[in-house]
Amino acid sequence: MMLAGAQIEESVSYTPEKASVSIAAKEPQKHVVAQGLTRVPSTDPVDIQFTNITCTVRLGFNKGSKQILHGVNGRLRPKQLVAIMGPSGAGKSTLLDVLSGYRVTGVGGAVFINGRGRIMKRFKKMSCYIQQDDRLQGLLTVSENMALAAQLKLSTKLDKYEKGEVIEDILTNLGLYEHMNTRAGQLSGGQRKRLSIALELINNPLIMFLDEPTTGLDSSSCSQVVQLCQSLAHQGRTIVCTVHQPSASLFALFDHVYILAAGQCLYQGTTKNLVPYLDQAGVPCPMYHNPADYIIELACGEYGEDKIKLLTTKAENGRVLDYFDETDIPSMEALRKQNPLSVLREQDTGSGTEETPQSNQLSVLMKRGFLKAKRDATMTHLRLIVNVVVGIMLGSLFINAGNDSSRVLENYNLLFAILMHHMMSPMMLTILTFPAEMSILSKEHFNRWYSLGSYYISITVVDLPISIVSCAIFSVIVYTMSSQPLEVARFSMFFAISLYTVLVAQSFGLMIGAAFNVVVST
Ligand SMILES: Nc1ncnc2c1ncn2[C@@H]1O[C@H](COP(=O)(O)OP(=O)(O)OP(=O)(O)O)[C@@H](O)[C@H]1O
Repeated sequence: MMLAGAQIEESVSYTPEKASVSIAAKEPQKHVVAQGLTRVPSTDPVDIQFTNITCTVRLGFNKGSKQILHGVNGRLRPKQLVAIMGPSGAGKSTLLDVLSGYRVTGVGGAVFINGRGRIMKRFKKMSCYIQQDDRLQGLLTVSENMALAAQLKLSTKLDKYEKGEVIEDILTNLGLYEHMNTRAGQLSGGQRKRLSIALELINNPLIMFLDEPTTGLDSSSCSQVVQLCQSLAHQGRTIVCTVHQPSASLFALFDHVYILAAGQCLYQGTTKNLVPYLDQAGVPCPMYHNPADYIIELACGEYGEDKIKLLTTKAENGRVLDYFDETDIPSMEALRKQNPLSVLREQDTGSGTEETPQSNQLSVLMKRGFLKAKRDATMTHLRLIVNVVVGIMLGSLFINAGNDSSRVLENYNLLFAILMHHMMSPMMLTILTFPAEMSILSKEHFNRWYSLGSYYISITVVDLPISIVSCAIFSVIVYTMSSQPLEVARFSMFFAISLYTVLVAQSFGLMIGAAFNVVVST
């Protein structure tokens, strides 16, 4: 099998004009370059407006519900890096989930894209969501991750050189070029975050949502990531991220801030206008105090709950746009005129939600599955060992039972034990391993990399050879040790039923693993 990473390497070093990039990459990298990708967004920037957003979650059977967002409003202007800030539990991630379309149940209110009501299929084509935890394929190198993502996210009409150029451009700009051959699981926190962004940049989204991109990073990595987001935003993208409590220097890198407290908006506007806003509201920021710290203290209620009420009323829960830099913010009508429906018709072309056809998704996912299985053979070895050991145990317990007519009941017991083994061992392994994959699956599927059908078929196919081999070994051991009649037809039937049982058990395992997020401690 041709490795995806090898393809990239080949394409990266192919044309002579790439030499300059390779030289630059060999120089020691001080900080993320992020001067701007060569590929700027091809369509006009996007304006997002949201009105009266509510979000209610059910707390469980007979426990009622809880409202997280209380009718918040806001405007996210294009070419801006917007930070959603607020104390822990204020509803930042929930608001981001709602705006990105990740959360739809229990959500009220409306989201408008360029003055028109959001149509989810169209919106998902222009946006991406990068969750707080970096959901990466740790066993694959940076270039393999990028190559596989490019094969899934870029049109199949592009050849490997064109895809390689896209990847090279992104990796160079994000300061990951020299780590191309490092496995994602071995990257530092900042590099992993940049790789998460790099993967989503492949199809050049106009809108990017990032949940806490700075959490867990040191101050230098934090500013690298935020500077990167800033330069991407200034190229014509709308970038929204949640942040906890940025330092004064980090805070200054954001163009706009949206402050939340207990699901309500305290302020939205430019970072520079925050201090004048607080002055006007009668809660001036003390001298030499980081305004970001001060507003979070206010939002936490450290200066009294009345201050939260005061600021929410002054910001009209996000309706006030007076603290934006632009004097002339276009109305919804003006935005609709700027973006006529005829332009949207062009954007809407393309049938499926995913970028590439199902056959391509399937082949790329299978390639990835086999590569992962080859890199980490623990599960494969474990399954083989379990089948050999249990086979010998059952064979010894029921030795020669097939030959002796007085031991008919024992044969029933043996069959029952075999069925239990074929049900329980693959099911338990799947239940324990699938939840770790599930988070990656939900991210990639949400960001339109592939359909759930392609994913399911690919994992079943990747798993099939090992299921067949382990089932065959087990069947041979048990069948011969228990002295069952040595007839091809009988053995084939026994083996086929065993294999079907294993496949059904695996499907049950996937279902249970997806429904109950079983966490395995390491
Ligand atoms: N599915 C849910 N069921 C019950 N409560 C929930 C659910 N989702 C969120 N919440 C609650 O809603 C509130 C807001 O959660 P959210 O994750 O949006 O906060 P946050 O501002 O992002 O916090 P943090 O900065 O700590 O991540 C929290 O009190 C949280 O416990």
